[in-house]
Amino acid sequence: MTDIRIGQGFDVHAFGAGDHVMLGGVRIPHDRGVLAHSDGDVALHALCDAMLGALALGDIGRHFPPSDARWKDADSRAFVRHCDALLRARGWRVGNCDITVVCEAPKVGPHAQAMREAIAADLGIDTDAVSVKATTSERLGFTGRGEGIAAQAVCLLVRA
Ligand SMILES: Nc1ccn([C@@H]2O[C@H](COP(=O)(O)O)[C@@H](O)[C@H]2O)c(=O)n1
Ligand SMILES: C[C@@]1(CO)OP(=O)(O)OP(=O)(O)OC[C@H]1O
Repeated sequence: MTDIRIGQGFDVHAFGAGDHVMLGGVRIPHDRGVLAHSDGDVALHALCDAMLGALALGDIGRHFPPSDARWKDADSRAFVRHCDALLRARGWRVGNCDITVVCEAPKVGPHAQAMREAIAADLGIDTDAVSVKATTSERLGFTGRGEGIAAQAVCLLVRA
């Protein structure tokens, strides 16, 4: 029997009008918001896709269609908890995960610990098993021009 599974996820949202961005379940004040159907939390969306991908359960848009009014302005932490429930119902849980946020601003570092704690709480795992990192793209590409935020995530599933 397989004892581990791996998944990866990636997400992008464009900046738009607003005064904050949601990242890893944390509200970060910023001079822009993001354009999205939900709260636009790229870090959590990438994590959800990694979790779903680990069990080949499709992607976030399949489980929470952008055409569904229920997900308008939704708190993406609910998506994480739902994905976690799907994994646990199949006998799995996240062993550890690692998320990288790519943007020139806002600075993620000061909020990384709060993000780790929120994600760990939603997954029911130790904070030590949740990594949140950030990088700029050295002013290159759409993130470098400040047009949007990207995030990628990997997770390892273990038997619950
Ligand atoms: N949005 C960001 C981007 C970067 N950081 C932190 O700065 C470090 C240096 O970034 P480089 O892109 O110049 O390598 C990076 O390692 C992060 O610690 C950040 O907090 N938020
Ligand atoms: C999260 C969902 C919810 O409808 O919409 P968005 O907030 O636009 O985010 P995206 O990363 O495009 O994922 C698709 C949807 O599942």
